[in-house]
Amino acid sequence: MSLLQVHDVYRFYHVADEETRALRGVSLSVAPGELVVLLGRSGSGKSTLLASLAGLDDPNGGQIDIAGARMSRRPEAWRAELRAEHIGVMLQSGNLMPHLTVLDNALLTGTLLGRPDEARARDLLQQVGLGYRLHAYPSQLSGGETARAGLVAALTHNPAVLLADEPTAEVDAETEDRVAGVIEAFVTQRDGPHCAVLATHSTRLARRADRVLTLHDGRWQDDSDASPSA
Ligand SMILES: Nc1ncnc2c1ncn2[C@@H]1O[C@H](COP(=O)(O)OP(=O)(O)OP(=O)(O)O)[C@@H](O)[C@H]1O
Repeated sequence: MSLLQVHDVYRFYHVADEETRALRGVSLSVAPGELVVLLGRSGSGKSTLLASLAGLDDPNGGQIDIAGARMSRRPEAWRAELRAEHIGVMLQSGNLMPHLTVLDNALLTGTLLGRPDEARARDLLQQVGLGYRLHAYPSQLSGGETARAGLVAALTHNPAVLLADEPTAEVDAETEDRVAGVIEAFVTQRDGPHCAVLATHSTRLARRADRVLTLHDGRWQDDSDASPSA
């Protein structure tokens, strides 16, 4: 069974008379326990695909299902509910609330769902090397700290699916390995099905993946295999 199913997704952007074909018929199936890494040059469509998977954007064509429920072509409120229930999203543009501390950001989604888990938040922040920044505000963090705090904010409520855009941006190799370890531990947790899809430019992070898929101009590159490895 796939936790995440993408069938023939298209996303076009129009600015004045110019059309950008950001996704051109992308299909993907991710099984429980899988860590999938998306590679591709800047502008190849990685963030657009993650936004569609998260239901933050609705593709022009194709179909996306998350944990057996339809995400694409559904009203925004439905997509937001599905996202809160099943998905943790870490975005390049930042998914931290500026008026909340790192710890409170980590607790936010769980609190909204009625199940805040402070012990898990503190533990994850410790694991990614932010144990000493619990009470800092996002504006006080470096780029690498922001990415790691955003990752923990996406993971603390223990979603089924983690979607993360450059989770190891601006960190040293040792910290990157720690972050990769946290993500690996998440997908293999035995408390329920979990999977992760990460967009990155890091070949070091890609080496930790079960599957590496490369986007090129909104399509999988020829040697990419988008069927599940499990
Ligand atoms: N809101 C938008 N309006 C118009 N064009 C867009 C929009 N968002 C993305 N694009 C275009 O769609 C294409 C894919 O962009 P996307 O951000 O998905 O690439 P990416 O692979 O994530 O790049 P990067 O590695 O730099 O983050 C690019 O040509 C980009 O300019």
